[in-house]
Amino acid sequence: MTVPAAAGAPVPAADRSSDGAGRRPLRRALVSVWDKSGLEELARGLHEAGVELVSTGSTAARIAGAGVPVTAVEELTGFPECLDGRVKTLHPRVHAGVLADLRRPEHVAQLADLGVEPFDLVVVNLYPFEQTVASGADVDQCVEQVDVGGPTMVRAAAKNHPSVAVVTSPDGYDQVLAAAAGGGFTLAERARLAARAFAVTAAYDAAVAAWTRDVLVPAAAGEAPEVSEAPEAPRDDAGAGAPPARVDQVWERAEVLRYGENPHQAAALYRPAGAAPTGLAGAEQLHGKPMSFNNWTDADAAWRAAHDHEQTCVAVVKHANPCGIAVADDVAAAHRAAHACDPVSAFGGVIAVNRPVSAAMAEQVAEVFTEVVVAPGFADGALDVLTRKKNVRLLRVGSPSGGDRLELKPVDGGLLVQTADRLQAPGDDPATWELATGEAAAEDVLADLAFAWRAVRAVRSNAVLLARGLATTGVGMGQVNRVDSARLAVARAGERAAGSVAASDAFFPFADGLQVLLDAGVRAVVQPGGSVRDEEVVAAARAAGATVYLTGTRHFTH
Ligand SMILES: NC(=O)c1ncn([C@@H]2O[C@H](COP(=O)(O)O)[C@@H](O)[C@H]2O)c1NC=O
Repeated sequence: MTVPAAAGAPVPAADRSSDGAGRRPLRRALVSVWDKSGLEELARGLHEAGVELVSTGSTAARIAGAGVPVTAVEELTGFPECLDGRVKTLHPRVHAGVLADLRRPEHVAQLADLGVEPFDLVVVNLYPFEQTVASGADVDQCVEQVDVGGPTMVRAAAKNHPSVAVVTSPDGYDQVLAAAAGGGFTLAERARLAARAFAVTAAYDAAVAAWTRDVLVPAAAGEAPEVSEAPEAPRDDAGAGAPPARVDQVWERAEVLRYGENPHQAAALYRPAGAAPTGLAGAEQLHGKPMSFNNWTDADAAWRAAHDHEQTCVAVVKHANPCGIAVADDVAAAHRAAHACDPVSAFGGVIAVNRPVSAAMAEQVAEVFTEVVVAPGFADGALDVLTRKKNVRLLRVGSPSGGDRLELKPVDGGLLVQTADRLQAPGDDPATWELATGEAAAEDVLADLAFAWRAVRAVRSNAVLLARGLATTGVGMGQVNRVDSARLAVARAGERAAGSVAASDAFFPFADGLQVLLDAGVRAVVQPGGSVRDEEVVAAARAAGATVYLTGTRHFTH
């Protein structure tokens, strides 16, 4: 199918001299693209600039179809494309032409001996692996879309950027045509193209690696495929559960946000590359303005808080802290109780529910200015009510992403990685709690303590939370000492403190914090214990006739 190249006799490698900026004229290009957009214009422009074109299968056919002279790669290699396209360009005549460093006389001499012409430009874009995975294609189809020859050419050209320019997307074609007409790319431009090209192949391989780990390995072992999301907790390296030697998850920008935490900060939402959207980040927005950065952080805190409870639960969150959490028989009752905890703070809050929003709950929500409602679903009547509110954002989330997630936290010059905190420690089961003092709690009080223990995990440390009737009554968060958190919780609860139970996310280092709760009439407390002054702390409760349970487990959240 070759259309004879009309650019005249190939220019010997040694004549491809560069100017002071390292500019090298473009004389010969290797073009092999999956995405054919802009291809004909590119080929025509390169040909008009005197660039000889060598190309693969359907890329060459498209170029020839546009009436532009092109040499089929088989003619160059003397070897047919074979194995369903698995081998097209994987040949020394191609790769010697891409990898010869034309600054080195010995490379130039070797090419001449071998009768190989160098390439000055490589234009390649890769098989659509991630799109194929996202389409739900079966494993064999996905494997077939793992491009091998493409990344090999891209990496070779990027490595050899002193001699070769590499372009991996149709977005770069205008730049290529301008360079072809203007004497070629400078060395600095080729280096920038190389950096972009290596980033493309790195992201491509990371997506393939994540899919192989999450889908191919279980499928090969006869298990159901998992849905990939965040980097999975390691199972190898320095022992079971140890952090991985490398964190290789590639995150793909899903949505550019208006701004970050503050208006002068740029921000975007990312999802794991090569995986179907899942969890909160994969939510479907049914109504309202685009989500902001702070909406996402609050929605995440609220969604996690609501899912810490098996019963029907509503969490109202502001600035990543709960202003109220409650469980009840139905969502409307849970919302009423959660809202009642701190109606002042709930203004402009984010609400998460672990069950579908009912029309009755929607009527209540509509009465309060609310930024976001996150739920697994919305009853028709609920949507009718809430969509009348122009500004409220409604997010429907399939289910929490689950899995053994790793949590990543940047620090200056590095990254902290930890396994996610889950309510699965032995101390999270009230049956394992140690009664340190006081009477064993009656069933309803124990239920409140169990609720408070689950709820306090949602509060930023130091966290002290009061609860009664399976609803929070006062939340003290984010203080740099536990006594102030206790004061805050009691102040927020007001008269409701008397008769409430309390949970503390970590032990009381002194009796003073607990004393604040006891003085306010708190009758039972659950806390991890483990302070060197535990005896002193427990003695204060004993003196007040209160009950204290120790969990042996801590749930800091920062
Ligand atoms: N195996 C090879 O030798 C090979 N060489 C080029 N490719 C890919 O084949 C595609 C272009 O093929 P075609 O021109 O036939 O449409 C490009 O996406 C390129 O990345 C290859 N395919 C996959 O591995």
